[in-house]
Amino acid sequence: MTPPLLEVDDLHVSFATDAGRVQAVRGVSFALQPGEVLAVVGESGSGKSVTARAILGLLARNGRVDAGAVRLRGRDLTRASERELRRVRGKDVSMVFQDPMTCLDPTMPVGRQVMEPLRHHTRASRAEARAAAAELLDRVGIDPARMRQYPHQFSGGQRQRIALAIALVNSPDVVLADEPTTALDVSVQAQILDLLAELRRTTGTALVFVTHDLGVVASVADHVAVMYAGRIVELGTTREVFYHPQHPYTWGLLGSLPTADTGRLATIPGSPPSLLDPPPGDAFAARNPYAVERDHVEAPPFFDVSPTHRAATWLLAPDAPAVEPPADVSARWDRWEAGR
Ligand SMILES: Nc1ncnc2c1ncn2[C@@H]1O[C@H](COP(=O)(O)OP(=O)(O)OP(=O)(O)O)[C@@H](O)[C@H]1O
Repeated sequence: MTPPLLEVDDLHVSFATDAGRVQAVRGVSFALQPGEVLAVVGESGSGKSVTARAILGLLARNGRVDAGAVRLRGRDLTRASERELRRVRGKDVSMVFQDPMTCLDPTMPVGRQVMEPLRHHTRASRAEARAAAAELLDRVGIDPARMRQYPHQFSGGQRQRIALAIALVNSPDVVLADEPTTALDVSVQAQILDLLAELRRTTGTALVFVTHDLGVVASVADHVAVMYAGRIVELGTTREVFYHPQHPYTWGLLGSLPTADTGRLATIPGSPPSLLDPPPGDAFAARNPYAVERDHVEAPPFFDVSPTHRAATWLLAPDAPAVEPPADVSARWDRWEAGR
């Protein structure tokens, strides 16, 4: 069997702080095939960004990968030297951040910024790079006639498009997009999401899309990984996670989507545990009205719901008590059953 394009295998990441070691990512695993879009969702602090950054070796200085592997076509990037990683970044795997200014240089015309990674990673001549940059800018909806302008002359949405052009210029196999639409207003968000969907269709680039907003996921992702307190608690196709969710945390997240009829936004009461000393069981247990006793003491393994769907909750154990999920989740399950 050919290995997946990208495979994150039991990744553990921690940060040294004055208060102790923050265990930000605690055994995350997922795999990505060419052209696939995986959305990683979860509340603030659940470890989404750290997972994405760890893939490219972009952790803050106080962070380290404690265990696990990140394999790109079978090659472990956690063992790669900084020099090797620099070759991978922006070529095989590139990253787009919430704030496009993280990757834009305010003092350089945008056209040159799109040309630069091409010149750095390939033998393209100046003229070739300029032509490629113009074409790409055009594709992301930026008038190539504006190539000589500077980032401040563009709106936030336009800057994010330029950042995307930079990320895509070397036709990477994987783009890691960390909340790329969060800072944008809703209509611009929709445009960027459409653009990502189109680029994925036309280029076959795989995408890891990090977001705390489940609402934007359905339109872009094939698969969804739900993270809580440094772990994936549920992973499935987008349909499975939206219509047949199994982990009470996913139920809570779905419950916090504004519903079409009420527009009301529920939030999950309580707050996540400290990652300095994470609880021994399911980290969500303390906030989980459906928790069984075992959830408080022993970390649940993944239980398979289907070949593409798994969730880590003792509610799925063969001897678990039958639980009636909240009404909105039951309604989702009914739609799932009806659609099968
Ligand atoms: N440099 C650092 N030093 C110490 N702790 C850190 C550092 N970077 C991240 N963390 C911690 O790691 C945990 C995971 O953070 P991460 O940024 O991945 O969360 P997130 O799910 O992406 O949240 P958000 O949606 O707010 O970006 C958090 O508890 C965070 O405080």
